[in-house]
Amino acid sequence: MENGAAQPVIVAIDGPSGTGKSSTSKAVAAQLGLSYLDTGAQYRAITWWMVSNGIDIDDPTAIAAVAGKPEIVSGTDPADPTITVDGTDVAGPIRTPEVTSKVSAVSAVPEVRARITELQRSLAASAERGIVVEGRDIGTTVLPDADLKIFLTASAEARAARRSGELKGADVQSTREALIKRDAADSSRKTSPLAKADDAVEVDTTELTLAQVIECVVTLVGEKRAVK
Ligand SMILES: Nc1ncnc2c1ncn2[C@@H]1O[C@H](COP(=O)(O)OP(=O)(O)OP(=O)(O)O)[C@@H](O)[C@H]1O
Ligand SMILES: Nc1ccn([C@H]2C[C@H](O)[C@@H](COP(=O)(O)O)O2)c(=O)n1
Repeated sequence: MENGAAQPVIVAIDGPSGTGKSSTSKAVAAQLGLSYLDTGAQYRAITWWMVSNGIDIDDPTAIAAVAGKPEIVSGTDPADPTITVDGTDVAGPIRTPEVTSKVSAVSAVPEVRARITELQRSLAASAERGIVVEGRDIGTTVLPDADLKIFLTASAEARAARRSGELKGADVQSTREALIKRDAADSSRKTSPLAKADDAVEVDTTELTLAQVIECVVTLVGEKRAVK
């Protein structure tokens, strides 16, 4: 740019559960002065609302009928990402085992995806300096014209070990099974499944530290900016 300011950059980071999307995206955004959006938190928030309002999670028609009701607001500062539903801070409640076990069913409903995708595109469009958006379908569906697409992977063993460490010693085997089950549901749904975009850079994080993954993504963003 003529005035020397960096051009806005849109970065899409997708991948299965526990590959390091949130940790990496937050750190990259903070380091580069970009906004940050955790799209999983939005799907968790709408799931929390469905559960709280007694909607039958096994009934896609019932979910679709009320998908437009909750007002979901995401704060995109990587130093303090926030999520509210109808004005209530739900950052804690959306991480319960109950929400985690139900989020794949709710997020498979096309009306839910349409609603949340619209919110995501609007937040990306209004991020003045650019944004790092992480999820499952960002590079394929939400932001197909993103400047950089990354697809993070890691072995199920590494992901389970990371998650059970985070959950203060939860059983690694059952954590591994739960991750695999959720990935299978997210990858096999009809609408906008978890998938690597053809033009995404795949980064296997199994043998990498978080710092190495962050450095890798920051370098890739710098390379994209250099040719923009
Ligand atoms: N490369 C890495 N090496 C070791 N631990 C890591 C690495 N990347 C992330 N972690 C740790 O793994 C856990 C899961 O990471 P994170 O929440 O970023 O993954 P995620 O892909 O966003 O998962 P989900 O999709 O389930 O939200 C966290 O405790 C994080 O600190
Ligand atoms: N772009 C996205 C992001 C998330 N989801 C769904 C599927 C996940 O299992 C769930 C929770 O995501 P997490 O907090 O684990 O990142 O949300 C999706 O369908 N599309």
